[in-house]
Amino acid sequence: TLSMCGLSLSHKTATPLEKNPWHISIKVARPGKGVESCKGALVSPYFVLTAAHCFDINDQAHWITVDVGKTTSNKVVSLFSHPDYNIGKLRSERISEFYDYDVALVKLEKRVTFSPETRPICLPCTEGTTRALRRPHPKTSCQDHERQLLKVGDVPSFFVHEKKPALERKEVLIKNGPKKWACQADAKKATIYVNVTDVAQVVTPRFLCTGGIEPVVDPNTCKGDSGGPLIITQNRRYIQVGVISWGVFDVCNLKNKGKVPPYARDFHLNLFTVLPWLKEKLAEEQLGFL
Ligand SMILES: Cc1cc(Br)c(Nc2ncc[nH]2)c2c(Cl)c[nH]c12
Repeated sequence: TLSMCGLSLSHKTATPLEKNPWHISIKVARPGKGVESCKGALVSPYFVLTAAHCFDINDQAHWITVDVGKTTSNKVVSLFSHPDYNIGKLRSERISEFYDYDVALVKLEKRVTFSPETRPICLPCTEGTTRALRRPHPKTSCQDHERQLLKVGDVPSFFVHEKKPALERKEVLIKNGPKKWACQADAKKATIYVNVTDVAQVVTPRFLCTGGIEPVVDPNTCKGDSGGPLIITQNRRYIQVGVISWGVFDVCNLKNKGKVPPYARDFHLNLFTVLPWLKEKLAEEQLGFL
């Protein structure tokens, strides 16, 4: 039987990891170049879902450590970045960083044993999510998942910010209705995108957009949040719909010292746009892709 996904303990004395048991911390220690920190989500006993931009073409597997649950430095055996990810693709148009298809799967050397502080999150278009949504199987389709999870309008979601030893949930609204255009337009306020003429060049159909101050002030991401999951809660079950990819304003950069502008937006890779790749890479993980 497929183990249940997207479960967590929510009682007062539960630990941060028991509350967010899918939370993964990833470190890439490049000799002579320091350590890059990213986050990820456990999606099966062997795989962690994260952002492709956390890694570099020259990264060796043994430079990467993955903290799962209380055990640290799970060995990485392989790294699958999405084949269409190419950060330098728009170099010729003087756009130095391009985040389209910014998603990757990290395969662990040893399968992870689930426990109260180590559990997988639900992925769209899997049987686990059909169950979490309390919908009938096999009547429920992938399109039903998308219609129910990413409704047109402002969709409540959250990401998790690691502030050792705490894991803070940051509630944000996915602008998936009339506010979507204004959300995307603010991408041009990112320092590296100032000479972008058409925002569609960098905000491709792969992205969900959060942040800004309408209808409420959304918290924003830090660079270190890259790769973490954007999560929708349904019936106290947790379903990942996005991967934190890039943002306009790094709220953790001390140079910005806390004054967050209204145009601070964050962009997340929409998992519904990469399902064939997910299904192929996770084919042996018995997640029951629809
Ligand atoms: C999560 C995240 C990733 C990256 Br990469 C950032 N940097 C950036 N985005 C566009 C160009 N460079 C940011 C910022 Cl800024 C805030 N959150 C980020």
